[in-house]
Amino acid sequence: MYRVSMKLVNLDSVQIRKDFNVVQLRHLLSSSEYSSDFDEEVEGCDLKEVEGKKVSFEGVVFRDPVELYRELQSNETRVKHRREDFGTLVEIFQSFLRSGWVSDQSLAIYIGASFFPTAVQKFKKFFLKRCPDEVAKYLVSLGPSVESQHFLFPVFSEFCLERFPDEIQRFQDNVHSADLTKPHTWFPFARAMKRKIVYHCGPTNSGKTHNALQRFMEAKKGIYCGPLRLLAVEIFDKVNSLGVSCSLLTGQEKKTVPFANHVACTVEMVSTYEAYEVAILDEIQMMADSFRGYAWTRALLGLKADEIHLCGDPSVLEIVRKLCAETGDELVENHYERFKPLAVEAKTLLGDLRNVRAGDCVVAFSRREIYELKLAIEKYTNHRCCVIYGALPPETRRQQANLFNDQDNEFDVLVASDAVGMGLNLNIGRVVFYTLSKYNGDRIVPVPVTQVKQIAGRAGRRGSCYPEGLTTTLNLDDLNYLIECLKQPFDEAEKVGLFPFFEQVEIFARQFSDVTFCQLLDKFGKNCRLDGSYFLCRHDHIKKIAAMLEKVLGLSLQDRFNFCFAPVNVRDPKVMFHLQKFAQSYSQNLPVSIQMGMPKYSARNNTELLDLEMKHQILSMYLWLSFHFKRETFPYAEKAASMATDIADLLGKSIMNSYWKPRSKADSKAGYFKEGRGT
Ligand SMILES: Nc1ncnc2c1ncn2[C@@H]1O[C@H](COP(=O)(O)OP(=O)(O)OP(=O)(O)O)[C@@H](O)[C@H]1O
Ligand SMILES: [Mg+2]
Repeated sequence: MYRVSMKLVNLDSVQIRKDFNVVQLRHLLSSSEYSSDFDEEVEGCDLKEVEGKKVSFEGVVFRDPVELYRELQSNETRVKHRREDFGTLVEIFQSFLRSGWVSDQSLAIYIGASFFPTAVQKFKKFFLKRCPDEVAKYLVSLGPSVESQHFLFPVFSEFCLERFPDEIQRFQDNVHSADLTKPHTWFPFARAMKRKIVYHCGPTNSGKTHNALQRFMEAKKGIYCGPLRLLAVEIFDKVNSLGVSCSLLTGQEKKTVPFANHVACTVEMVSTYEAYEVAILDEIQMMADSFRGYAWTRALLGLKADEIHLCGDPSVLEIVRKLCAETGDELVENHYERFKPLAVEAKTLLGDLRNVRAGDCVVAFSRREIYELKLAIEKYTNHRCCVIYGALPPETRRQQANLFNDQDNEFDVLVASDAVGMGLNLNIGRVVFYTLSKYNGDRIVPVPVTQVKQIAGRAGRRGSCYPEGLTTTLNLDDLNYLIECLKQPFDEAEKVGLFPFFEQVEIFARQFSDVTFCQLLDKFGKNCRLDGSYFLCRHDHIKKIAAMLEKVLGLSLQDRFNFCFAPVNVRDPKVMFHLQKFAQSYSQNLPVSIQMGMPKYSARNNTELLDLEMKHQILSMYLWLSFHFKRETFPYAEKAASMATDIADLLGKSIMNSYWKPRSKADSKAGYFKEGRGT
């Protein structure tokens, strides 16, 4: 008699046997060493209650799965199930697909997580078509349960070993190295499709996203993937206002619109399991971003969509052509020109902020400079300023953007960082660079050419109050660099980013004992093999979190991996401290609580403003964790969301009322005024 138990496959014993092949795996599955504790478990489970009667399923319970599989295989006549049984059987397969135990066990027969859903899907089709009545009845009596999973798994294994020898072999080959070559083969679903890729290629403000959105809204089912929460929200609002129901999905929030078939999300949240008619990957040049590039690469290679619209500048066009040749997808290129050319105002502001006018966006690259500029402009001109910078919550940035866009108020100047640089549509007539150098975390460097182009491109958007765009600098010294940047063609990216799935890191980890997760990431970085078109994304911030979490014991490798992707500013010790506390509670299986006083008033000074920003980041991190971990461990998600909204509100009010001087710094760039009048 064939017996299979919970200990069907011991992962470690499989992984260390490097020379395993499919035949040996099959032997392992049927060997008695994995069945020792089964007898006790199945004792008496052959008697089940069906429609009020006790029915014996002895003939089914103890069937040899190999033999059962053979019978299914040879059964050519299609089986018809009773409607209610069929419903239960489908639920059983859904629970099988979702079961962590089944996917873990599948790993041991080298069915990787990316291929697992395909394998289950095919198995379900095969099984339901051919399964004998008594087996179906037995399964129905078990329902979607651990028992039905245990019953089905050995048959599933047999099916996989016979049907997918190539996939198993490929995965097996990858197991013993940090192999990131041929990433297009990681997505068999997408590879089974003939996708059409449309590259909307052109400079800023040329209608790329607009055109892609037309196809998106016509489609029966669509997904928009953007680089920022703010952009995802902009698309969510726009599409819904045009009468197409669209949900929103970001790392921190989920707004489900009833009956919506469309979703606007941030690119990291994209699902490669769901099928779409049209997908948009906005700002596709971000594929070459050293930190986040992997998310665009993964979406491009893995999205299950008939049509994928890429919007971006031409810098990754050549590499997209290459990738499409590898994946076999059809590529259509649509080239765009800017609606109205961007003109450089050679006069500059002559070093004098009193030359700022309505519709200007003054760009600086530090929070301190932004507030100093706001203060100076408001003090020496009649203009009021809105501000946008990265550390502000998206809600506040949006509120500031709306305040600036609205022509019926006194807030007619925007002071912003590079956070305005991507895709946003603002009523900007002229972009004025306060400076063209910035701190890159290490030293002061010139602002990269692509960023200068992106930011300058915010001026003169079609449909705005200023359809003719201008750009200039505060000081004459910076003008030449601005002109140089705008003249330069787009750099061609040679490589795009890649980062392993958890599963790849986990498999790599099995070769080592006694290494910390941080060391493991280091080893992975050093050993990983990549094809010429890819680079491994920078993960310094991930390693920083990993190093901090080493003090937290009891976290699984997967938990560590997931925690490391939490959106935190690793340079902020207070936020890091809270992340550690959250991880600590999580590791002890305790409900993770938010221990934070809620401010009642808007900020009266810079310290209070920083405190509000920090508190919002902590709440935002809590929300992100609640979406990425067991929800019940983060029971205060709703409270966190409402606290975050209140803080974003307070931040908005604080900014509007801020007349204080930000933290002064000795090296503050002096002189906003021609006569050298300080602020
Ligand atoms: N055909 C059109 N009819 C009306 N408005 C349009 C049209 N094309 C574009 N627009 C408007 O012009 C503005 C800029 O377009 P869009 O956002 O598509 O540019 P983009 O090329 O994606 O720019 P970026 O590179 O900055 O993202 C938007 O406000 C958009 O709604
Ligand atoms: Mg765009």
